[in-house]
Amino acid sequence: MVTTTFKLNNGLEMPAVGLGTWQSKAGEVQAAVSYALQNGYKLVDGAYCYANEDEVGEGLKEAFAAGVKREDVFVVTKVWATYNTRVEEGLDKSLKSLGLDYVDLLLVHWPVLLNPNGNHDKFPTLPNGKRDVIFDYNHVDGWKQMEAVLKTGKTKAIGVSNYSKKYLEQLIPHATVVPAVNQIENHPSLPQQEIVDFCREHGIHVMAYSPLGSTGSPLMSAEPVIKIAEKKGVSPGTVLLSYHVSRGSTVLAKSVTPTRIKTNLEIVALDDEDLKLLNAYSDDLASKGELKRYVYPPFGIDFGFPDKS
Ligand SMILES: NC(=O)C1=CN([C@@H]2O[C@H](COP(=O)(O)OP(=O)(O)OC[C@H]3O[C@@H](n4cnc5c(N)ncnc54)[C@H](OP(=O)(O)O)[C@@H]3O)[C@@H](O)[C@H]2O)C=CC1
Ligand SMILES: O=C[C@H](O)[C@@H](O)[C@@H](O)[C@H](O)C(=O)O
Repeated sequence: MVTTTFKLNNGLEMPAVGLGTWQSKAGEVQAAVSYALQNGYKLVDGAYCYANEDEVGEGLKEAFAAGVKREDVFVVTKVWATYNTRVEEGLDKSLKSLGLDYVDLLLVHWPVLLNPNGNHDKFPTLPNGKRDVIFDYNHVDGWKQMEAVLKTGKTKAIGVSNYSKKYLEQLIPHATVVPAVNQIENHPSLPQQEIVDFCREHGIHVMAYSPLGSTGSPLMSAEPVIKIAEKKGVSPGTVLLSYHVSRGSTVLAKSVTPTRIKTNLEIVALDDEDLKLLNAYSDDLASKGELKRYVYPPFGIDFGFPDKS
């Protein structure tokens, strides 16, 4: 049987598959969240920065009204980079939008500080148009705020996102609470094995984002993915999502299309031969220097990812 939940380092159970909401438009995301939760999803991934949490909250409300129980849904949100020195304030804004009094997991969205007093709430810029980054910010200070917020009960767990091995190595010696999760871009074109292994060794659960290759799902047409899909009689998307569950990670897929939302919940067991094929594909891209990172916002900071240093 395919795993449906994973245990986090604080004992919480996290579902193996979740609905992503990045770039899900107002006018679409309420229905997507409500439909997903009424059709078997147990995890919704959002963020303050996505600027759609009011609607995600409406979707949650609709699902609860239809009989879905709050305690059966794992809600994730993230502190945006302008709030890394004001973590509780950032979380309070998300909770208000979501219509909740707690989330299940709060993540540091990116280990960077954007000017909290800049010219925009989310994306402050300098006169030259570049992001208004506070370069002398130490991300360990942000983590101390996360640890403080955990004590308020407004989140059941805390974790990070977009942390390289280097950043985790900087964080862990100073952490009283080891992050429960590291949410990273992950797929056969960017396996990030070094981070996945490091997280496993330290009891940090990996959540894989952009598993289909993000906007337009370009990885659906990757050759080994199609080959495995044909062999198993499943869709290429099922192969891409099952890859993570086989690796012991939770996977997030974004869709606002009901038929896709439903299909994306189908996870199959990949055997050694399937995984070998996908790993060989990753190794081949790595050897040619062709690993593909779809999400790398222009912060102008080296986050320590080997493919971007
Ligand atoms: N922590 C972070 O910094 C980040 C976190 N994330 C999280 O991970 C989630 C998933 O990643 P995301 O980048 O959105 O990309 P995904 O890899 O989930 O791909 C989403 C795209 O694939 C399409 N799609 C979804 N399912 C199918 C299907 N079965 N067949 C064909 N096309 C499909 C969607 O279209 P449509 O919606 O039109 O159906 C959309 O265009 C995000 O939504 C977010 O919650 C993502 C990026 C960064
Ligand atoms: O979660 C998704 C991504 O990280 C997204 O939040 C960022 O890419 C953001 O749009 C940015 O431009 O910095």
